[in-house]
Amino acid sequence: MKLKVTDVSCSFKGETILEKMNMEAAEGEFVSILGPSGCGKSTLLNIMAGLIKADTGCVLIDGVLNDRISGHFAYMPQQDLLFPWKNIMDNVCLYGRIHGDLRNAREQALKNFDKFGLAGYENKYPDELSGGMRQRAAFLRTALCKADILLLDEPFGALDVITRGDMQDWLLDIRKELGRTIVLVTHDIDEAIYLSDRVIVLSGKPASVKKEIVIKTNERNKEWLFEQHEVRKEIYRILKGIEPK
Ligand SMILES: Nc1ncnc2c1ncn2[C@@H]1O[C@H](COP(=O)(O)OP(=O)(O)OP(=O)(O)O)[C@@H](O)[C@H]1O
Repeated sequence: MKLKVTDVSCSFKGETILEKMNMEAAEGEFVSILGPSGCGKSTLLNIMAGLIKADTGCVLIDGVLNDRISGHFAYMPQQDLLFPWKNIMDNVCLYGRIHGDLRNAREQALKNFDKFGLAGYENKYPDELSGGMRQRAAFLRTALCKADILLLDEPFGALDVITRGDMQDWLLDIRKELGRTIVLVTHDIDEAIYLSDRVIVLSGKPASVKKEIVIKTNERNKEWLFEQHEVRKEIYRILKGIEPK
């Protein structure tokens, strides 16, 4: 589904965090958002997901106003939000249970537990897992949700570099299969280049869009990524506020 954020502003306790933010993601598009720490990226995702209200502006899905929590989004916030009283299988299958499709959710979960390094932990509780394992469980839970738009807030932040790469590849694969719209917040320039059709770079607080960079390729693989020196440099310069020579 097509997502559009129009002139969204938001302030907390008199401090402006987002100022007339405009961005969109076309149906099936993968958009990454990069920006300085604290500039308002999570706030923007919270507004998209309908968890907090913008002061002005609006969020549209296929042209229809979305100003509350809706089934259009599967949202993975920075904190993993696993239920401590549910085991990992039940946590991962949460949306399947909500949508009355538990059997299919369990099948999908079991199919992926090995790849996610969670095999054998189905009956464990979140406090028995490492931070990285909890993050993978939360990511799997979000990805298995059938919503049209995935909102991912630093989903791989707690993972080592190899596991992170594996999760990125898995995300690219399911994206191909399901053709869903994805908005990813990340601090990792390479992750943004590797996964995205378009990278949006935000300014510092109050955040607004500084630049959008379209990433065009038919060969998204790690070898290709290593060669992306110019794009990497361009994004880094924008983030640092270095003017092109
Ligand atoms: N509920 C809230 N009440 C008051 N201030 C808030 C609230 N939520 C966020 N803020 C403030 O808004 C600003 C933006 O926070 P936000 O978490 O959106 O930034 P971010 O870009 O996602 O940060 P990071 O990259 O460090 O995760 C910060 O200064 C934060 O302290």
